[in-house]
Amino acid sequence: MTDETNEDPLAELRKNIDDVDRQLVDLINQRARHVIEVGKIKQGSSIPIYAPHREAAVMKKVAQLNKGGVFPQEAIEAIYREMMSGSFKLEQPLRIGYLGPIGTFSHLAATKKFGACCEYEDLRAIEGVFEEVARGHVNYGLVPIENSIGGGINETLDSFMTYHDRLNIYGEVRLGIHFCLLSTGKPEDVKKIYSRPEAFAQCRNWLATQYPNAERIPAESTAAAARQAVDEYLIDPESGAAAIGSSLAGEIYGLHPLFQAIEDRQSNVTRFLILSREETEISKKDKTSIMFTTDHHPGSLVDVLSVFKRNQINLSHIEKRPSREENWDYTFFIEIEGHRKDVAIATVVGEARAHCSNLTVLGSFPAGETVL
Ligand SMILES: C=C(O[C@@H]1C=C(C(=O)O)C=C[C@H]1O)C(=O)O
Repeated sequence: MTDETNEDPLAELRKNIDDVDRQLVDLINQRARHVIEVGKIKQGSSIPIYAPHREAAVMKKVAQLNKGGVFPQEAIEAIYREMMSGSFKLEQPLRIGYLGPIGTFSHLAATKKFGACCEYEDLRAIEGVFEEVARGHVNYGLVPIENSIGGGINETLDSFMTYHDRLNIYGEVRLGIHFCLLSTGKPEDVKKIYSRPEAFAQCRNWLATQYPNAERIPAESTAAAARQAVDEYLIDPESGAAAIGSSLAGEIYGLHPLFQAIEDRQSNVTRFLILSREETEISKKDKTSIMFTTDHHPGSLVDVLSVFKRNQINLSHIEKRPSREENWDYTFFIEIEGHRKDVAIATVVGEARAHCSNLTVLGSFPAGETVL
């Protein structure tokens, strides 16, 4: 064969792809050189390295540019998330704290959001994430705030009562919780399955039809379950041990996903908050999170909420927790649409404060609707 490309259409197409890749890498580096200059301006200033308002604008712009293109929108988003991760490394490497151990869904959310170029620190407990962000040992921290099936995460809400004056809510991410059956063996060899009780509950129908006789053994976390299954396999390859956990846990502990997305309800989503000592700038679509306790008189909660209603400010979320100061005294957590630096929002928050014994703005951040 003398001229391979003329006679082989596959080779011709691959040559075209190689040409485009050369240009793409060159363009990515052109972008990176601008990012380095941005980093120089930020050095020695108080401008944060991670700028959620700018990131939201970039993401929106590229999604718009890709409309009418053939490339999947979610793949463009994923590429740009990694692009941002590379930008952080060029400006200043970032440390991200999360609720471990490695391989949990919190770890997965952190790595999907902040990408391959950040350092990640397992802080073992939700309050540990708050503490290390407050001390400045990590740049940002990620904590779960609510699950679409299980509801609010009390430990996170309670931690705000302790840490509200030392940090801010800086962003939010949503992660689709998809369970895999992880093992080192074959599907027909599975005899026992390790996982969190919640994971067993959320995969009940699937397990009942696929593995009605497999023993179900509770573990501390889905990551611990994966580790246990591997340990047993190393001691006894015939043990038939498997685990239900994230695909990341499988990668980390060396198990392969025998089955993916085995949950009964596919729309299982956990929302995480990003914590920081910095404050965000206004973006096109923000949310503001507020914590308050009301005065002790009938209708006091309604008085606070009606301030937002009167001013036509949408309330997207409400939770309550015992105030920890007096029995039957509650602290409320709400999210409203808008940014605290917007004068109209600041005025309305001031009006609401007049009806409260205590009101703290926990932070404003771009509303993140994407499910990672
Ligand atoms: C380059 C910047 O820094 C970061 C990287 C961004 C990017 O790569 O586009 C966008 C926002 C920031 O999180 C910036 O602030 O503009």
